[in-house]
Amino acid sequence: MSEATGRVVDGSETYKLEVEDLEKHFPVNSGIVSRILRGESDQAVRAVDGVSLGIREGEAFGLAGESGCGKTTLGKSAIRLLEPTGGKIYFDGTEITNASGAEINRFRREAQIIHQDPYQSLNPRFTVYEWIKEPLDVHGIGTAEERDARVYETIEQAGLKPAEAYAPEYPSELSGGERQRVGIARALALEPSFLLADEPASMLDVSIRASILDLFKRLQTDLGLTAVYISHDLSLLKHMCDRIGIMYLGELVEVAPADEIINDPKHPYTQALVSSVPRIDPDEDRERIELVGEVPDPVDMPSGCRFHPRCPRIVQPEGYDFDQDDWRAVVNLRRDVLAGDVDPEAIRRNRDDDEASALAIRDAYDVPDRLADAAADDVLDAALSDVLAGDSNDAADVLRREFATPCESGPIETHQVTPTQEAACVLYDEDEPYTLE
Ligand SMILES: Nc1ncnc2c1ncn2[C@@H]1O[C@H](COP(=O)(O)OP(=O)(O)OP(=O)(O)O)[C@@H](O)[C@H]1O
Repeated sequence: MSEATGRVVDGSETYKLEVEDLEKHFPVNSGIVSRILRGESDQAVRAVDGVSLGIREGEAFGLAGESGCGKTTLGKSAIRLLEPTGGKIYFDGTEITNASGAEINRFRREAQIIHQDPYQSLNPRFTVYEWIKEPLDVHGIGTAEERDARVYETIEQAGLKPAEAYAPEYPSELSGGERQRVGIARALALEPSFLLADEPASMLDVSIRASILDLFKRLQTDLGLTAVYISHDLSLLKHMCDRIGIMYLGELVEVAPADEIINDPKHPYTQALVSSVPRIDPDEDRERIELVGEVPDPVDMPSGCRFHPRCPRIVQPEGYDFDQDDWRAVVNLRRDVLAGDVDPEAIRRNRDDDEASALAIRDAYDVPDRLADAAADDVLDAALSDVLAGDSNDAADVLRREFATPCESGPIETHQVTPTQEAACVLYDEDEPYTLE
């Protein structure tokens, strides 16, 4: 599957962290009981499904997308907190996909994670001092005095001053913001060069969120850290990040500088996400794009572009010219006919004749009584007659053939839409006559 890669065009750059075709699939029937009940299955949750991406040295990179799109799994697999099921990982230019022993230990010191929940992520039985010192002990860093000094230094780096006052405290004695700073101090103790911050502020009170985010910014500048921030909050990522990658169902669909993602998103999925971000200027004329339906099951992925079942800009079949909203409505109806989900008996009940029933089907899907494109309307009319005559297979055949869209057949290529912006969407196929308006 082709992906938005985030690679720079000239190809001369080396990356701090790079993943190539990274995959993390979780088996579905892992329990013995479900294996016995449902039989062996090679089905998998394709949480990360062939992602290629390079994070530049010193960069702040944001990962966004709806819940369940694979952001956390991508982040954790990239730093091998989860073992990938496919692909390659490079750190500072060295492949670490299968690294073990001293090599993986070195990498684990370099790449640290900061968890979302400051209430769950600290051990309540450890004092701040013990909690921050633990990784230094585990990795056998320096002498006892050096470890001691390092603990106090990181407590202060994380903005907890004076360090001596915080060191003997237990988590229960700290506020949410202070706990998050302790988590940050623990991650900094090993002097990492890379941080993965998974929703680092989402559990915090709004009043202290900004100070934690400022701390991350300051640490990145002062310590030269490279960081990946995972968040649902595009405004937060715009504030924090140089570039943003948008994930949908295990794939990266767009990668671009943060400003461009927010001000001029290219992928229809990004456009929908961005349209729901509240604007500073409420008078600004921007249409809110409603995303219909849920994120599909990552076990049973849609063919072609995974976003096509929800995409408001799904490409129209060649030779027809629809109003785009009507086309989207026709696609929804087509989907249900193909799935055998349109029941003619239920529709016929309480209706005088087939004509009234056909209109009722159109109405249920927001398809107008007559499509402006007469040829398309004839196709739909014939298909609905087939449905009502009980010939669902014939209806499915005609709709499948006549209303085929390039969005439903893959692979979907990634296009360099501007010198800095990449999107995996057929709208940007140069060879195809699809309109962008
Ligand atoms: N250990 C696991 N076993 C099976 N499925 C998993 C596991 N971890 C994650 N998943 C599935 O993988 C998909 C991606 O999950 P992930 O948590 O990476 O998404 P996310 O974008 O980070 O979501 P959120 O924003 O809610 O944290 C989801 O369908 C999730 O249910």
